[in-house]
Amino acid sequence: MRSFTYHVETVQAWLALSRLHIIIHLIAVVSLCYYRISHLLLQPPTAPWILITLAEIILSMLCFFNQAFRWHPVSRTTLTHKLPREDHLPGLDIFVCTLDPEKEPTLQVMDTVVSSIAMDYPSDKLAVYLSDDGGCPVTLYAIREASEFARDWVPFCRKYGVKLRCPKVFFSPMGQDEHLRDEEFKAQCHLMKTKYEKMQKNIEKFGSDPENLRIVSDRAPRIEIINDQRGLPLVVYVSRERRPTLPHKFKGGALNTLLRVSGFLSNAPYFLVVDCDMFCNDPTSAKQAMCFFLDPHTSKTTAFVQFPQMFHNLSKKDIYDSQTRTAFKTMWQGMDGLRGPGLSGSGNYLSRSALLFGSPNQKNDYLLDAQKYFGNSAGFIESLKVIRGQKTAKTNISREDRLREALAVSTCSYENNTKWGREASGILICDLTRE
Ligand SMILES: O=c1ccn([C@@H]2O[C@H](COP(=O)(O)OP(=O)(O)O[C@H]3O[C@H](CO)[C@@H](O)[C@H](O)[C@H]3O)[C@@H](O)[C@H]2O)c(=O)[nH]1
Ligand SMILES: [Mn+2]
Repeated sequence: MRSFTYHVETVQAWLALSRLHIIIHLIAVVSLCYYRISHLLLQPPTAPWILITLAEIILSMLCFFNQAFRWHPVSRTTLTHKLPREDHLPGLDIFVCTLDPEKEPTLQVMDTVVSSIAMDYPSDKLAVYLSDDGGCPVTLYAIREASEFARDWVPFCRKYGVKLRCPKVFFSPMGQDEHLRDEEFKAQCHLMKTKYEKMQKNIEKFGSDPENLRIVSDRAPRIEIINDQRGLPLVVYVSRERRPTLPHKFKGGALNTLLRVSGFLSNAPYFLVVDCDMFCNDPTSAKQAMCFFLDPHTSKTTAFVQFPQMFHNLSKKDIYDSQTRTAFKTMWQGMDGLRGPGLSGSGNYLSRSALLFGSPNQKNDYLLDAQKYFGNSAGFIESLKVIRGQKTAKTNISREDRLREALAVSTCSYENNTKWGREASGILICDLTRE
């Protein structure tokens, strides 16, 4: 067990047994190889023999590489109570991406948005951005409704320390345990449920007109600040420019736009990416992530913190491990003990600086020739300098000016002739599996 300032790293208890298991496997695989090679020298191989040998080589390689996941698995416990006071915590932006209200029901997307707004993190340090890649009227209408509902939901969650902050889950049988409290709480719950149902009804009514569900695939960018009142996080709606003839790079392109737009409005040093159907299941996850980013021992080497994805409502007879427990429980703990887990695309907290500039040992070259890497928006480059600690943020820019500049970096052509995606912000550029 290794103790850091804000987290503890525990190596799997059965490590010796696990390694013995690896060694026994290895001996079996090596013996098999020996048998095949020695047999090859004794008599000429037949076709079936060659096929079986090939199959064995492939399986042995798979087995060999899989052992790495069992070599040094670690699990981590965070000590959120040791973190600095709330007013000393860094800013956090949450990016939610959605595209098609027919495939990604708007009500479900709003549950994700509300669970993000209700994150257990200081409101003035938190901003939630919804990227509407479909440019659908219903999504804009719904986020206004969701933000209105959050005005009541967030104080309710804070007052009663609600753990399941996705309203749909809270009011479902999964949230039953949370309801076992006094009469006052039950009355408040009832009130919240009425407000939640009203929000749902309004959105459903608006979405019942097919015109409002239509994806607008040829459109100018649109950015709207949905909430900037104190006491609640900043909530922003972003629909980047999309033209049928120009490449949009799917989710990667949407995230790149959010990364730039948020540079003008909140410019938090850390951001969380969530797919629209993946609500924030644990409101303390933001503070838990900060335990790694702020820890003096790990802060310089931590680029991202990945939370496991969890799935519910699967078939009881699921024989294909659709919950992906193998990946998130076994393999990722194994990778964590070696060089760190992979990035799964959702539920990951990233350091803006690590993503845009690489490791802290990397030189600041990118900023010397900033336009070549990050495009020609002077305001965005200023925001990067703030992230690198070279400047302090300007506070005298009007909201209109910020929005105007944010619109300019949301166009299809902004990344043209820059190194976005090739050298700068590489991992967010392409999500080729999507359509
Ligand atoms: O042009 C696009 C296409 C997709 N999306 C959004 O991207 C997310 C992921 O797309 P989805 O079609 O739901 O992909 P999945 O296979 O469900 O997602 C998994 O696989 C993707 C990589 O292939 C990752 O990006 C995701 O994070 C991961 O959860 C969703 O929120 C979409 O709304 C956009 O914003 N714009
Ligand atoms: Mn999905």
